[in-house]
Amino acid sequence: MASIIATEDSRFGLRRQVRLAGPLNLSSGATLGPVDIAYETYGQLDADGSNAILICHALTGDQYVASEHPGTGKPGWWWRMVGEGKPVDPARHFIICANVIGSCMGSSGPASVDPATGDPYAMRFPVLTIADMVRAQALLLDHLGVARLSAVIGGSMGGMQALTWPTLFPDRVESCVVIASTARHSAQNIAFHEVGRQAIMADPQWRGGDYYADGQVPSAGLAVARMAAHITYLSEAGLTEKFGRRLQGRDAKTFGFDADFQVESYLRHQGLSFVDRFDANSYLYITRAMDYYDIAEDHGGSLAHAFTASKARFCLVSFDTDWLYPTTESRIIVHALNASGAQASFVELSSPFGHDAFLLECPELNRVVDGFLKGGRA
Ligand SMILES: CC(=O)SCCNC(=O)CCNC(=O)[C@H](O)C(C)(C)COP(=O)(O)OP(=O)(O)OC[C@H]1O[C@@H](n2cnc3c(N)ncnc32)[C@H](O)[C@@H]1OP(=O)(O)O
Ligand SMILES: N[C@@H](CCO)C(=O)O
Repeated sequence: MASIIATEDSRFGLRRQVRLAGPLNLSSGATLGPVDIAYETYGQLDADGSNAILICHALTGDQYVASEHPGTGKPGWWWRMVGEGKPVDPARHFIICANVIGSCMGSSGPASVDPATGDPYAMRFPVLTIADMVRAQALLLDHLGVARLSAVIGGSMGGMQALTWPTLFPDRVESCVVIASTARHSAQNIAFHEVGRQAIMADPQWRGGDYYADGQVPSAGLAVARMAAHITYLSEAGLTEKFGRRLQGRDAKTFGFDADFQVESYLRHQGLSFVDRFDANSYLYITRAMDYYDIAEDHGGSLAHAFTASKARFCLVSFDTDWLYPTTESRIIVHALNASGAQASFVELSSPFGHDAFLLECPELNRVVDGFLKGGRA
């Protein structure tokens, strides 16, 4: 049973939030119910239901893939890829993008009210996995009457969800685009996330996660977490080109600890602006889900095994300057897909921008995605 919590027509598309009764069975053995999912759609579902495309967002992303973010006023995070005349086009596709569970943009997460207590879940929210996020998306598709996905597409953590889709729902996915992603979190990936989590939990305002009542949020810890993480989304060459050792608004070093360097000022800005749009507990939960992610582990240690039931076509894209999920991780996926007999294409693109290149201007990426989708008539 589902109830619509909010539906709002806007010039940016349809903003919606639905409450699904659940319960959703989670990887941990716990259950979640009701399950709120905030999502946006663009375009119309064909009469034969053959043109649905699910876009999956990354760690701090949201459902506003091609619509203005209501909090920041910024354009949708993938406006370069999704929109009229773009590879994913509402004139041809029925496009769905949902906020992942665990997040803080309207889907169930630690800031949501626990129906059992009437208070925010905070750290009583169940620990999630990427598979749980995908299962929640499948509930949403059921609600929307979408039986099959012409394509599921995502970058970074979005790519993890996209890759998980055909492993959990092999009959529901025709094609899968995985960009700047991986099939499992490495020790280094986990290590960076742990730094961020510890920064949040060391903030006296965190208070075991129970900070919602007075609004005194652990801003300092969350900002530091974002600063550390943001470095991993960039490349050394990109940082050097953008900032080098240039000073910020001064002619000489201060011999103090102000943001003397432009790169320091930039990182502080990234940290502070992040706090305005994200919840610290959600950051803990989503990074944990990413750390637990290991598709092979869930399939007897064999990544190829995970895809044996799937008939999907796959497109893998990596970036040469991405050291967070480097090309070697995509190659591992491609080898597994080949071993499972899946149809898989792979390209490493050149970009100075590191991991976040998929969010920036990259005509080659658009060409690759466009060609792949059209190749399958999506
Ligand atoms: C993938 C998903 O699913 S969605 C989630 C993705 N979205 C995000 O990650 C949002 C935050 N991330 C970013 O902004 C990423 O850097 C990107 C890749 C998305 C955007 O990159 P770019 O367009 O190159 O922006 P850039 O990294 O230069 O940052 C620009 C910001 O830094 C600020 N800035 C630049 N230089 C400095 C400086 N020296 N001192 C202080 N601030 C600075 C700019 O004023 C601008 O601020 P604003 O965002 O508040 O307007
Ligand atoms: N910069 C993006 C991608 C990180 O993987 C985000 O914050 O979600």
